[in-house]
Amino acid sequence: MKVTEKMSQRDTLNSHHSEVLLEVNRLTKMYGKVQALKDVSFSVKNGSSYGLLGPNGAGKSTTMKILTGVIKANKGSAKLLGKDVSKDQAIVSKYIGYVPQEITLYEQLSAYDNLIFFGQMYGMQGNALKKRVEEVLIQTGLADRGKDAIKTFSGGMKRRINIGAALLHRPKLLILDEPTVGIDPQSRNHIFDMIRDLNRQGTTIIYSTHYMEEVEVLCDEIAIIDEGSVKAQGPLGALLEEFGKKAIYLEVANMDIPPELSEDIKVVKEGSGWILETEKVAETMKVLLNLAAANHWEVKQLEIVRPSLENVFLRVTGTALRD
Ligand SMILES: Nc1ncnc2c1ncn2[C@@H]1O[C@H](COP(=O)(O)OP(=O)(O)OP(=O)(O)O)[C@@H](O)[C@H]1O
Repeated sequence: MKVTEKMSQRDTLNSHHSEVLLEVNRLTKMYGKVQALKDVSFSVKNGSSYGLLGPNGAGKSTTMKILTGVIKANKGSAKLLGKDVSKDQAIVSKYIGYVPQEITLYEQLSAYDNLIFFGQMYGMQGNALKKRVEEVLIQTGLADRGKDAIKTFSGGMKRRINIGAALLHRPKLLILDEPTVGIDPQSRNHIFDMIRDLNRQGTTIIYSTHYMEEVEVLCDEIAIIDEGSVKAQGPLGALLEEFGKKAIYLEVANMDIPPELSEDIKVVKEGSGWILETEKVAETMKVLLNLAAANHWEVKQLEIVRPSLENVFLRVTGTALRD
């Protein structure tokens, strides 16, 4: 099927979680005269996997830095378990693991020693820390490279250790800022598996990206961010339903002009067939089947085009999301 797109298989996953873990309310952030965020609000349920989708410069990193107390908002609040993150660094350190966009590791030290160092920053020590570092090395898939210096690692391997560092204290909420940018496919897959496993085991995830396919496979809810504000948010399935384009793809061998249909159906040429955009998909399908039988069409393809996140993005931001 050429024009179709896979729907999220994760819509139903974790749907039993309803308690709100993080409540973000009208965050506004100025960098001098640059307005990076305007009234950004969203809420993240305990146990969910929440995606922040937007192009470069949309404000994703700024949002994440405010959530983790790295910078302060000019207005608005972010509350974790009801506590304001800007006023309670203790709750942030205890419950949040943050993987910033920039990799921060000591190149000369081994992966193991880097993790020990980060664990000590979280107040961990002794055998408990050593044991935890070994567990995390296994989780990152790099246990056999633990003794090697970070400078001998690929970018993707460094990123995995960086994620590992944020996991040592078993955070309730893991925040990852575009963790797959510029990374080899093997590490990317490993990172996806790690995130899925953590989420299955109950860790809440906030994941930012400018790749639609990443939120489609990883996230059950998303916020689309553009130019510092949230343009749409909700469960992936609900957004596809609300903003996705509904259409039928028709290709007929012995016909070079589209059939005459009701005026509210928009017809667009696509490959050797047509896309028929309509809200009334089932009804139009019936009409087409009748026309096909009555007029002896040699139908090569007749199928419902499922709404894609790309349509949704285009519809809510007015622009396509390009890399
Ligand atoms: N320290 C800063 N000083 C001035 N402007 C900044 C600073 N940090 C970010 N900005 C601006 O704020 C806006 C939002 O940036 P932000 O980094 O949050 O976006 P992003 O969605 O994370 O994109 P990227 O993927 O490029 O990091 C952009 O216009 C950016 O240029």
